[in-house]
Amino acid sequence: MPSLSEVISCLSDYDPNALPVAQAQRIIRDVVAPVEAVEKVALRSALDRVLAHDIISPINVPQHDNSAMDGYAVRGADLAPGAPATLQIVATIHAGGRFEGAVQAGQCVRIMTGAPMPAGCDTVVPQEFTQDAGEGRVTIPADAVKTGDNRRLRGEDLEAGKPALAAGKILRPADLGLLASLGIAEVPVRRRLRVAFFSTGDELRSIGEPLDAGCVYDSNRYTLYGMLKRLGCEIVDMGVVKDDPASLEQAFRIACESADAVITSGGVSVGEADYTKQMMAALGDVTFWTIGMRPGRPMAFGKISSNGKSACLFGLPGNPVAVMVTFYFFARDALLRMMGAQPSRLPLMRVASAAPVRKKPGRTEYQRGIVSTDEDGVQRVRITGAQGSGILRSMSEANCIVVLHHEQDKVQAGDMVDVLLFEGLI
Ligand SMILES: Nc1nc2c(c(=O)[nH]1)N[C@H]1C(S)=C(S)[C@@H](COP(=O)(O)OP(=O)(O)OC[C@H]3O[C@@H](n4cnc5c(N)ncnc54)[C@H](O)[C@@H]3O)O[C@H]1N2
Ligand code: MOO
Repeated sequence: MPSLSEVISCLSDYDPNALPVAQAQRIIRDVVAPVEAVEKVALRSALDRVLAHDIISPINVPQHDNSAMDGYAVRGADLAPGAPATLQIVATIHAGGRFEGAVQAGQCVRIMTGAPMPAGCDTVVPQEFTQDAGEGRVTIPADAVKTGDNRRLRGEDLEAGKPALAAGKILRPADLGLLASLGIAEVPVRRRLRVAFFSTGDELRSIGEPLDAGCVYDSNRYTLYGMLKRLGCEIVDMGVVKDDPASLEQAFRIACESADAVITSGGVSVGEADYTKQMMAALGDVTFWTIGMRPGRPMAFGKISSNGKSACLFGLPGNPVAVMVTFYFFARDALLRMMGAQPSRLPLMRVASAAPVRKKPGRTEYQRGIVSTDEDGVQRVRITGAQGSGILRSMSEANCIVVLHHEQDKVQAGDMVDVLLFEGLI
């Protein structure tokens, strides 16, 4: 992987003081690398983990052609177009059973859903289409089915020797079921990514401490905890670190030595008491950006090292909503890459805006919104009032973020906008 300075030196239009979101995302993407280590875990423990190797199907699923319906397995050739057919029932097969021998012309087999197709039959007639003809016979009305109907083919779900799941997939409930259908009990997954984080700022108090005048409780560590947990990271919560050089250096070193990535909040803007920036710069290849976005303008990104161990660093801005927005739009993708996950773009959906929204071209704006279905059945998004980057309440009320892109101008009522729905964001 190239160093940050190398990646940046290749860019002709790089300006750390007016960096477009897309350029910052690209730089980060080019610098991070996945953790190598792989471990085998029991199938249930693989939920939400990143698959380390391709899974090749060891068997066909289903193993045999089988019936998709309760009814009668027949020979399609016995059903003449436009005419009913009366067939002799020669056996009954349940799921898990089998029929020895082959079904002859004029014969059929009573069959249950999931039972293997008897040799000679290629079609299943659902029982509700049929009539009892007495003496062990059944009548199939004219044109009740077409040849091949209601039969599930061997290997139609998963074919032996073919890829079933690709490395890098984050395993979801359907994937656990799919692996179970292949009889796989242990799954190779990447080791969990370790992420250390701490908050900086002398005004911060931890829960349980008295809230002195002018102070605020540290909320960022809790939103970060939630976002990192949802991503499946192993977390190292290092608490609040005072804005003095010795405490910061010690915190950065411990974080770097114990984790793959370090996330801090606060101290990346231009304030006077900010030793955080100096310390980040002293420990590695770190760059400070003013990104063309709102909220989340100031941000630090790079790699720091301590005692021969290095870690990726995200210095997120202190404002509570800026922390969340920079996490979702920069750190999340990078952490997923480090976890070895297949790159996936955040799924943006187009929804009509219920009202006009002010927006200046030349920066990306992330506004908190609520998508709901109006009485006319149309889904619309409404901004959750004041959008100050310290107002966490409006983030809590929101069910989406409206993404107003770099070049986009103001929005009129009824215009379609991109939204990132929170539901399903891992
Ligand atoms: N002159 C300028 N001032 C500011 C600029 C600027 O460009 N020029 N940028 C503003 C923007 S945008 C942001 S965002 C903040 C980011 O500054 P810092 O990263 O240095 O953050 P702090 O100053 O430490 O804190 C900002 C704000 O957030 C509160 N905070 C910080 N950490 C926490 C926490 N863990 N839990 C709850 N609240 C936290 C802190 O008390 C401040 O109110 O700078 C602007 N200023
Ligand atoms: O990053 Mo600041 O929170 O844009 O306002």
